[in-house]
This record gives sequence, C-alpha cells and structure tokens, in this order.
Amino acid sequence: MILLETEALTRAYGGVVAVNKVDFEVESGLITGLIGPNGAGKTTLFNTMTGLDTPSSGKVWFNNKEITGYPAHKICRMGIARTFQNIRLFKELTVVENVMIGRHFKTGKSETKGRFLNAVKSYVKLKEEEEEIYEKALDWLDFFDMEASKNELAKNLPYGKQRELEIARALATDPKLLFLDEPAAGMNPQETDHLMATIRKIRDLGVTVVLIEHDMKLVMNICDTITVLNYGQKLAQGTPHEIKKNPSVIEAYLGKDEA
Ligand SMILES: Nc1ncnc2c1ncn2[C@@H]1O[C@H](COP(=O)(O)OP(=O)(O)OP(=O)(O)O)[C@@H](O)[C@H]1O
Repeated sequence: MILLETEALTRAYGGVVAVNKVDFEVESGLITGLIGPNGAGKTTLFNTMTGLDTPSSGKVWFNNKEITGYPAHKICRMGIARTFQNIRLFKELTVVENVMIGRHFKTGKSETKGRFLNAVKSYVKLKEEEEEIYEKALDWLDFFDMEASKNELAKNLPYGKQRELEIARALATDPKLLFLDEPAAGMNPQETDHLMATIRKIRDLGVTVVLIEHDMKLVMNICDTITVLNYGQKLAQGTPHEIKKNPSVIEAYLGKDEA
C-alpha cells in the first residue's frame, strides 16, 4: 500500500529549481532511502512534503488524502513526524521532558476554560493527561535504552544519544510515517550501528520510515527501497542492489568504489 505519494512536486527559489517535477512514492511498512549529491533537493523535498515549505506546483497525498500546502502542525497531527539535519532539542530540559513535548504536541487538547467547576475538571483531566504523557514518554525512553538518563539535561547526553532522543521525541507524536534527515550525521561507527538497529526496530513497530542519508553503509544495509535525486530530479528508484549497480547513479553520486 502506498502511504505517501507526490506527483510532479516542484519547488523553485527564483531561478533555482530545487525540486523538479518529482514523483516520489513511500510504501507502507518499509524503510525508504532518499540519496543524492549535496544540493540535489533532498531536504527541500522533505520540507515540501511536511509543510515546512510550500511547493511551487505539484501534489502530495498521504493516506489517500491530498495534503498539498497543509501547514506543518496539521500534517503532524495527521501522522507524519520528522527530525532535522541539525539537532533541535530543548537542551536545557531533561531527556524525559524533551519526549513529553512531542507527546503534548500530539494531544494538545486540554485547556482550562469555562467556570470554576469546569476549570477544576479541566485541571484534574490535565493532571491525568500529564501522568499519561509522562508514562508514555518513559516507554519511548525504554525503547531507546535511555530510561536511566531520563532526568539528565538533554545537552549532557553523548552526541549519538542526542540524535536518538530527537527520534524518540518525533515518535512520541505517534506517527504512521517518520522522516529522518541525515540521522547518522556526525555519529561515530558504534553510534551508527546502534542507530541502524534502532531504525529497524522502529520499522518493526509498524512505523514507515523515510530517511535522507549520506552514509552509504547505513543506507545500503537498512533501506528496503531507495530513491535517488540529482539536480532536483528523480534519477533512479530501486532496491539497494539495483541502485548500487545503476550506471547513472554511480556516475552522479556513488562513484566506482561504492558499486
Ligand atoms: N530557502 C532557500 N532559498 C534559496 N535556495 C534554496 C533554499 N533552500 C534550498 N535552496 C537551494 O535548493 C537546492 C537544493 O537544496 P537542498 O538543501 O534541498 O539539497 P540537499 O539534497 O538536501 O543537500 P544536502 O545533501 O547538502 O543537505 C540547493 O541549490 C539550495 O541552495
């Protein structure tokens, strides 16, 4: 089943066509890699699909519903979460608080409004929700083997753990689809190995994953399918095996060593 699809998606900045008529498909339950040279348009494609940027033309569908041009918060509520190339944690908050923020973003329902009784009821509900959010955040930390660090400040975590914490926060919104923008950037080989195992575990939970990555070991090892962008256009799509052997991909991006 196709979970997300774009049709001729285009984003131009003045004369620069960052994404040029791209048809991109994400199949439910798989790990999809998005690769290509620097400036190929990968992040712009992510941004136009997740509401951070508005496409110049073309369409985006998620779960058979057109979401072209929807704002980011609406897309998040519909079940798409993402992380960014640069770490965007709340560094002065604790590890568990960072995950709770993701969850708050999802629920975000309780407001103390109305008269006194309503206010009390809302307060009680708010406290219950807060406890639920805390427990759920702990479950995610457990999933990432990070429960022991729950009360540490995010900034004190090792780099690889900070990157995984961002993923935990994104997952706390209960997404069907998770976009990861260069999740292994700056990680050492051990951290990358741990990340690979974590991404597989996320897929096994039933969350569909799309990732931009330059680490070819990671991409070729964990992706079920790969799309290659070059100069804003789709150059190829296939299994890791097919992509490794594709002469235009070797020419534009991989080089002979990776093939
Ligand atoms: N806000 C913007 N304004 C103008 N040009 C932009 C903007 N964002 C991206 N571009 C241009 O669009 C092109 C694609 O950039 P993009 O960041 O999407 O590439 P990328 O494939 O993600 O690259 P990298 O692998 O280096 O992250 C580049 O030429 C870039 O300079």
